[in-house]
Amino acid sequence: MPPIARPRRIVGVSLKMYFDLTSTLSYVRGVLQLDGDAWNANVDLFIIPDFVSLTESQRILEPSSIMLGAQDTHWEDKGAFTGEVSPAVLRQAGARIVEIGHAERRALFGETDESVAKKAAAAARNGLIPLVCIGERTHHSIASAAVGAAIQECKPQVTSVLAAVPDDQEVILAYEPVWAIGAKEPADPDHVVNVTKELRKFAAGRSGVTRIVYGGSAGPGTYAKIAEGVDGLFLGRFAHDIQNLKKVIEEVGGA
Ligand SMILES: O=C[C@H](O)COP(=O)(O)O
Repeated sequence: MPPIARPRRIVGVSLKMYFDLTSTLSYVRGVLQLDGDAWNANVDLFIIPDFVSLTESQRILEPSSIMLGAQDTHWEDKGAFTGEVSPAVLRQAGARIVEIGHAERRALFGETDESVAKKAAAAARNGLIPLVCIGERTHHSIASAAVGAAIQECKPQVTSVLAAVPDDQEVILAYEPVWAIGAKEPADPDHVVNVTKELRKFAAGRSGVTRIVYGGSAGPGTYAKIAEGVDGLFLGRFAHDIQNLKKVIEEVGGA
């Protein structure tokens, strides 16, 4: 049997709530300077600023192929949902991707597999690519047990989303072991490869592109160690230095 073709690689950054407005827009302008043919050929790139920065970021990124994302969405398109943001408005503001179910939202804001699935469906309905964050909460010290435990915890996170979106919907799954987020180093590469290889099986047979990226203290040097399992990286703090982001793009594009 011929090997299954892997999707195009992708690198993304979420700015979470780290920057103020001026720093965010200056970062977006800095990333725009990285846009170029050398890596465009192999890698998609996206940036996810806070909601308030979306429209101005879109204006900055318009001439480029860099995709804009939002950090969350509501599951309804409109209505009496004070404080929420509509997926339809996100699309109008220029977002192409919407991040859903990040570990911080699950832990601090009561996000559940059910709400994540509803949000993924809303994203799909509005022409947005759901970027769904999944990952186990506990770091098992025994490596052999850790993979099985991670799969067990991630399975409902993935299957509920895939059941909620059309089969041909493009989806990005961000495997982010919760214990590796905000840490000094990413998770053990063998663990990431073993878990992501299993996660890919849940999406086998879908007609829509399903990309799997790794997030959790990722930076320069991470991708080569886990390329066997993932299609790219989802970066946080270690992309705040734009030169680090450049290195990662080059690594992912060249691997
Ligand atoms: O959204 C990004 C991930 O949570 C990773 O963040 P981090 O690289 O700062 O740990």
